[in-house]
Amino acid sequence: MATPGGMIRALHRGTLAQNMVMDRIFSGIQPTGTPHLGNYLGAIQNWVNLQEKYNSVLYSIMDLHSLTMPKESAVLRQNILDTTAAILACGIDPRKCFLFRQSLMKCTGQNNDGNVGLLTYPVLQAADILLYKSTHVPVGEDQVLHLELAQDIAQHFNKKYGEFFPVPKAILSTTKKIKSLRDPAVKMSKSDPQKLATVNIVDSPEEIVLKFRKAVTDFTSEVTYDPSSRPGVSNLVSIHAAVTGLSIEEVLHQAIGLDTARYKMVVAESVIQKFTPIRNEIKKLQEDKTYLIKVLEAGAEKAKELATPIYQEIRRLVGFQ
Ligand SMILES: Nc1ncnc2c1ncn2[C@@H]1O[C@H](COP(=O)(O)OC(=O)[C@@H](N)Cc2c[nH]c3ccccc23)[C@@H](O)[C@H]1O
Repeated sequence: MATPGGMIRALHRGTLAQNMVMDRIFSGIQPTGTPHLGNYLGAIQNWVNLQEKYNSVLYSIMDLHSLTMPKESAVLRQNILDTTAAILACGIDPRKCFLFRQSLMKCTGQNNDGNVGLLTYPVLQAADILLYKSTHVPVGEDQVLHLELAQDIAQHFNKKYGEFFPVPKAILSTTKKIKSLRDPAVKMSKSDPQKLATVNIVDSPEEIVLKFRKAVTDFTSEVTYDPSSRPGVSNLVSIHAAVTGLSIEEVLHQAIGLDTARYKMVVAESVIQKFTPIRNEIKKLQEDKTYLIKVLEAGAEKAKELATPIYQEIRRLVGFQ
């Protein structure tokens, strides 16, 4: 039975508090400038909803992960601030979640230098998730395999050292994979060399119209939803439903009588409506660098407070201390 002294010691070590599994949301985004429509619909829109529903929510700007596609340091620095401005503008509220840079949490007070092992992509991602004992990870479909590694590592650790990590579960949005507008067989991606394939949150209304006008569909002019046989037009229907908050049936109903060419303009308009206030807010936030840096620093402090006792307990369980 726990004695009061033992209890206090346990609390001090964090054991009791950490063994109680509480729901904790964790997710992250690489700072590749401002996010695109896929990031927004696959992840960020969900993040905004989840910060309202959960008490412990952490979102991280994954600057270490972004080193897999190296950039000049000045570009990286700017991208970090732009990504921060963008996700704040999308509705992420630093009073409801911890928003911080990944690199501010790593190698601090831990006496270990960064190395290739640390940067090995999916392992680093698993470490990010587990370091906070996260229970839920809102991501797009392309991250599910990475998350499975985190689940395996958690289970392996628990088997060896006793139940410690919750096994983190993915939270997928209904639009878990937004496709390229130029090739609906592949996902929309920041690194797509085809400029018209990816809609960025800060694109002007003219650019958005152009990208949707050129979106690859097929030779049937009617608007229907069948992702396997009509991936191009179905991608437009998914986007339309997700940005308006309507169901697939409702947007299909609205599209009755429209051919795909006209429907593309309806979808473009709905995306413009969604992104215009966000774009304006991003511009405002980008002008206040000091604020952005302050938000990230405050978030890092709070994330560190959360992670430190967990990290110490991991070290103790493993036998490092
Ligand atoms: N076309 C698309 N359709 C739907 N969703 C999409 C699309 N493109 C991107 N996403 C989602 O956007 C989020 C951020 O993408 P990143 O590539 O920066 O995301 C990445 O590169 C991660 N490895 C960052 C990361 C590092 N550590 C983590 C720990 C937990 C969660 C995430 C992370 C992701 O949720 C991604 O699934």
